[in-house]
Amino acid sequence: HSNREMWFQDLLPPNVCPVNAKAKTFYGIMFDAGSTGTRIHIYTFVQKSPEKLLELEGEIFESVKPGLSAYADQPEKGAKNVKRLLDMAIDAVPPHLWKKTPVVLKATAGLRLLSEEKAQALLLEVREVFEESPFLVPEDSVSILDGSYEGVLAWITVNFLTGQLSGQNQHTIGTLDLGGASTQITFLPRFQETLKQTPGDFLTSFEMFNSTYKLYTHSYLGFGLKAARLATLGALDMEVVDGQMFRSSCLPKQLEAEWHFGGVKYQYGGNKEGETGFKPCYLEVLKVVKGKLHQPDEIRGSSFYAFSYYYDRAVDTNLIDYEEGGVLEVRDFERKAKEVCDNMERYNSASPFLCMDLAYITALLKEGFGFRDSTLLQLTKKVNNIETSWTLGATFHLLQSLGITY
Ligand SMILES: O=c1[nH]cnc2c1ncn2[C@@H]1O[C@H](COP(=O)(O)OP(=O)(O)O)[C@@H](O)[C@H]1O
Ligand SMILES: [Ca+2]
Repeated sequence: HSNREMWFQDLLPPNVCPVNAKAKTFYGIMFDAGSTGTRIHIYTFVQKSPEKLLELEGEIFESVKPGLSAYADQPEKGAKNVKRLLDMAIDAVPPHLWKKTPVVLKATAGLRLLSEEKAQALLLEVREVFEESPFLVPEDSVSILDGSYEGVLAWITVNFLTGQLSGQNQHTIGTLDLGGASTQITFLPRFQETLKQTPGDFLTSFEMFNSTYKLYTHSYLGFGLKAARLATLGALDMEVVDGQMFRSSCLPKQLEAEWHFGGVKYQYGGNKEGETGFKPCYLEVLKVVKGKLHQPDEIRGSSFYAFSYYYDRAVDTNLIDYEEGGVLEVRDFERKAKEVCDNMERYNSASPFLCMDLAYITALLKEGFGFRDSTLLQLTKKVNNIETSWTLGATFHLLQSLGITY
């Protein structure tokens, strides 16, 4: 019987084929304008029959560096990068669906840190690129994503991909996103006590797939990995004078180099004469996080999904495999930080910031959020071959608001 169906499928064009008679394909294009890069996610959805929910079929993903915010003074050049990525969608989406395929760009912390004027100039140029494309450009299609939605949408992505948002027994899991300029923590509180302890602006209600979720979520601007480097060096929010040198015990002693971030040039180096290594370095990064973050009691014992720079640094130091990801305890980051910081010469070839990054991640998890040494972190880059990013949650929300799904 199944052979006969196959035989039919081969003979008939898909839309007349009896097996797929009612199946419809949809596309959604979501850009993530992050602080360190711009990425396009082209999602394909299939609706098997009118009464069924959309199913996610696949994703095409591409990225460029640096991020849009690096073009603060050349908005047209920044928008050209977006256009280059959008050209991929022209090839990926069949022409007869272009007009029905929405395209949206949401910018995160990089643009949040720019002046209103520079950010708006960039967004305007991108909007023009979209208007010139054959795709559906919804109202408000180019904007800065609100920090609290960034966490919520990533939480939706991960819990959707792991099957926790459908059916009865929902065991949702919290998410930790460490970007270049900001970091997010999001989870569904299980205890009334947590709701009582939590400041109101850390709670966001959200409706998706016919359920309402009241989530704990917060985005800490300036606490992303790269912003934290500047904070550790004492260079964040500084009017940098040319030739000014920022030094840290988290860097190799003899190092002197320069670094561009958010359109500003910084010169940095090691403590030539003074101390280096884990102990002094940890004290430096501790100053950046200590007492600055809200610590919900409930999370101490629960496990979390962690991605972005948590993932990248765990890969860089062989804590996990690049393809597979893996499960770590918070103490694994601390162990690695000690190993790298106390042997900086040996790790010099990787990145001069490896010690600082690992020390910061350790301090953020332990002293910032208040996790235990034994707290489990599930490190993932992809679930079922789909990137773990807030963009999928944002695309569901978009399709819902356009009435394409509910
Ligand atoms: O689609 C994705 N899948 C997985 N990781 C991603 C994706 N997009 C960005 N990242 C990760 O996010 C981190 C960079 O953060 P980003 O540039 O988004 O800064 P921001 O979130 O502070 O604006 C890197 O670790 C990068 O690998
Ligand atoms: Ca991000």
